[in-house]
Amino acid sequence: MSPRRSTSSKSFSLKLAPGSSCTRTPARSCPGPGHAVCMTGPSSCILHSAMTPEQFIAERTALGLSQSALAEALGVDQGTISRWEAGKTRIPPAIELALATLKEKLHPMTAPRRPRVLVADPVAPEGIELLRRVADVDVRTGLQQDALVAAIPAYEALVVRSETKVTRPVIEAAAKLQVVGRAGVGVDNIDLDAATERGVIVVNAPQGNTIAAAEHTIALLLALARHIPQADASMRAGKWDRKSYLGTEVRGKTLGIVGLGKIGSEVARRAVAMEMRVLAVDPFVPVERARSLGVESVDFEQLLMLSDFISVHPPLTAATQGMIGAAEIARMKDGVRIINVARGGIIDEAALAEAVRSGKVAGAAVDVFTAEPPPPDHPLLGDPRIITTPHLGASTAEAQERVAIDVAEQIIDVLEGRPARYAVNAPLLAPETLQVIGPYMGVAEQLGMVATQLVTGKLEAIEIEYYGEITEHDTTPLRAAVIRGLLRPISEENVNIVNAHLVAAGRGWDIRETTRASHEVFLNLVSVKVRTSEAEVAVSGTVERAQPRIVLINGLDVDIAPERGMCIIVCDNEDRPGMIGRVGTLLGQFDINIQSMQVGRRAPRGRALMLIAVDEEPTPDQLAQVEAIDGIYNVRLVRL
Ligand SMILES: NC(=O)C1=CN([C@@H]2O[C@H](COP(=O)(O)OP(=O)(O)OC[C@H]3O[C@@H](n4cnc5c(N)ncnc54)[C@H](O)[C@@H]3O)[C@@H](O)[C@H]2O)C=CC1
Ligand SMILES: O=C(O)C(=O)COP(=O)(O)O
Repeated sequence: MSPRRSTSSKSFSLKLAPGSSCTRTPARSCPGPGHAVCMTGPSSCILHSAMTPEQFIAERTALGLSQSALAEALGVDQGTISRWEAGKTRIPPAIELALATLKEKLHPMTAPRRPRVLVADPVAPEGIELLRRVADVDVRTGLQQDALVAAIPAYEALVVRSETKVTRPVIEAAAKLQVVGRAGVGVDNIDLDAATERGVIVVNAPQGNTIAAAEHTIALLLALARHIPQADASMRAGKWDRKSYLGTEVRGKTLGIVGLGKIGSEVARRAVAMEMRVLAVDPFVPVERARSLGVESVDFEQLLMLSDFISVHPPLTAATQGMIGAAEIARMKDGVRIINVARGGIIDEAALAEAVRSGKVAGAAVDVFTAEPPPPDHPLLGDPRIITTPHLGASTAEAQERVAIDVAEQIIDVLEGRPARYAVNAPLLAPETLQVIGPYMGVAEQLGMVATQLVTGKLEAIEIEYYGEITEHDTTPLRAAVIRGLLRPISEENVNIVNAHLVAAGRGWDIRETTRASHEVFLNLVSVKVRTSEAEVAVSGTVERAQPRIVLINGLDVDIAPERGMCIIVCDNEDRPGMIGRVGTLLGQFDINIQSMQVGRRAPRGRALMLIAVDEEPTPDQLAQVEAIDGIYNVRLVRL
């Protein structure tokens, strides 16, 4: 918390959304049913939301409903409402959503519009439930490309698994898409370049289905070794055939793993437990890491030559596509068994089918295909030595619940202006960075917005200064937020951490950034300076008690708790008796209601800054009349 100077200013108020004081930890271990951990406890976490009785009463009052009217609208009895309001019974999370829906029904014009989320592939209900707390969610699976292109303009967020292809035409058709959530690992079905250009953040759930995919791999390995699906099919056909299915033990056999990442490592661990010798090739994994798993790091050639089983676990990239083809298979042991639970195309499908047919490869197990579903005449279908599953690697109840919650949480983060934990097309930020920097994103954007609106003339220079603990972390997200804010009042461009550097470069902006370990007054401070051909402005902000504050404008103390939609008249004036009265009287004549007012000044009777938050926006002519008051140098209108 920043120490505050004493100030004579009157503060603007900021209404906190329920739960906005909650700081979620990135390392989840959930105290509640399938939800994220909340450091402030379930009573204030938006995910657990329980509204507080005070928040509930405030909402009911805002709706203009008596206890009995609200009870009727919510379909509960009045005693329940009384108990919630008295804090005797916990308010169920669903009630917050019900209140929002009611608000929209009763006051469609004033209720803030909720963002819309399209869920285009089957996703676990736990994730959808989370999203519904903050957004309107449509579940429409199986959409063809044309239908998706037609639907996408209405949505702020899109959730997919591997089935829906998020192509360039889909991204380009999107009018307000902010985030695509991939409820799983592989993002090869999403055009990342198109998303990056448009500032659409792509997030995935890289850990939730690791164990599911590893266990599926082991299941296929054992099924291959013991012909389980074939024997089962034989019995279903009424046979009792014990001769055809002589198996092989896996103990003492060699498993070659290509790609010792999260899934590859878990497969290795399980194979070691089954007393297999495990070899691995992964150019990006240190030998020491492999050794700690009981795995021998080898080169690709050794792996091909020495393995009895080969399982591939890299992502599908230009380098891994077709990395195992006819030539590689030819160098393998006769009777090798091959497993692919990663992506179709890493192993050449036709070459693998041919090698099984020829007997070079004793069996193959394939979960993923170049085209899904594969056409009926696909070469890997129909051979009794090839076991196939319809992309089931991630299909466990546990994995689906985890990945759905992981992406839902990140989508909520993005929609509410916070950085996402696993953004695929944004700089990777350490969880500690997110925790420290995240709360400053909002104020950084607001500083940019204020700065743009306080200057006129041609832009010459932009400088951002960071002070305090925040400088110990990667400040890229703050820079992106400032750029977003600078552009917001003047451009429709969607700017975020994903494309801020492209946008700034495209406008020829050379943004200078400086960091200072401490500030004389504030523990943390972000300062945005903009110089134009006509003016120079510096606006600084911080976060106090989880609330953004704008604390300095051109070196003068102010204290603004910025709120979206706020309208502030900023008067640069001489500090002398009667100024506030004159401006107030004039605004009164215009029937403009003053929400709050404060004056920042360096010394009595010097130059001062008057900030007047108003309920109604003045016209340019009215502003000109304020500016014409004797002692006022200039007037600007700032909208947040
Ligand atoms: N069948 C299914 O349902 C599922 C499939 N997957 C697939 O599995 C893949 C792996 O997932 P994770 O283990 O979570 O990813 P990961 O990123 O943790 O691991 C991938 C590993 O492959 C390595 N690698 C990259 N290029 C390589 C190359 N040319 N040769 C050898 N190694 C290389 C990387 O260094 C990394 O260690 C995903 O990309 C996805 O395509 C993931 C989940 C479920
Ligand atoms: O997470 C992955 O990469 C997967 O392949 C899982 O795909 P799915 O979500 O089951 O369509």
